Amino acid sequence: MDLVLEAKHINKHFRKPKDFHVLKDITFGVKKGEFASIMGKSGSGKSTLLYILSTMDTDYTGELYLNNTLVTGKSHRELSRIRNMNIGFVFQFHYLLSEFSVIENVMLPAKKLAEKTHAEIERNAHKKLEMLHIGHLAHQKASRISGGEKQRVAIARALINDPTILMGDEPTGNLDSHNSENVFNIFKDLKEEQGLSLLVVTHDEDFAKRTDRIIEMEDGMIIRS
Ligand SMILES: Nc1ncnc2c1ncn2[C@@H]1O[C@H](COP(=O)(O)OP(=O)(O)OP(=O)(O)O)[C@@H](O)[C@H]1O
Repeated sequence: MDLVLEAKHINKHFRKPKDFHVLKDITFGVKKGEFASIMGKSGSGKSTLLYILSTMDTDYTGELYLNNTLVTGKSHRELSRIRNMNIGFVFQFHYLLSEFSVIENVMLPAKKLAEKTHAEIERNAHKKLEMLHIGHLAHQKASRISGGEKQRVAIARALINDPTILMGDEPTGNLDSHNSENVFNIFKDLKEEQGLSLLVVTHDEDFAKRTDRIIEMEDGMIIRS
């Protein structure tokens, strides 16, 4: 099976204020080209899990593989590079730099990776913006565009390094139904047209029902997948 992400027996404890076993033996994988969602009640551990899967949190036991490579135990520096090359991340809040233009925001993760020239990165950023139908906004200041447009810019930024998996933590949580539908359709197109894998935490049942698979969490465990 061609897995882009595989979690094996992930356990995590928060030690303060008292010991709390927040993730309990999480084992699952995401296949290439799969669009999966994670659902579960508030406090069930969804965001905590996503931060581990995206390599941002390293304080856990178990094993995490990205594209069949074990990433658990690697240094922060190595992880930063692996993350930048393989994972795109979209949050509930867009976290754009408001004083920068749209295209400058999209280019940032590629500048950080420093593998391509400025001109190549700029060309790629334009391509991503066109793909998301916001090419005309490239030179607008990020503070001057609508909420739905900001989230599309955040998606373009998440795609700039051509990741193998796109992760989202409530990416439609701040959007009205029209813009949520737009984001869902963008994700679906990315899966169908580019074979991208997606893993999205959501509280929106309508959104989740239309993904390939719902991974349901309860009390730190996967109870259905
Ligand atoms: N730094 C921390 N220290 C101690 N407990 C924490 C910490 N961060 C989160 N928790 C607890 O861990 C549990 C899981 O939190 P998490 O944010 O992963 O849940 P969630 O399913 O994403 O919730 P929501 O849907 O509300 O975002 C919650 O009970 C939360 O209070």
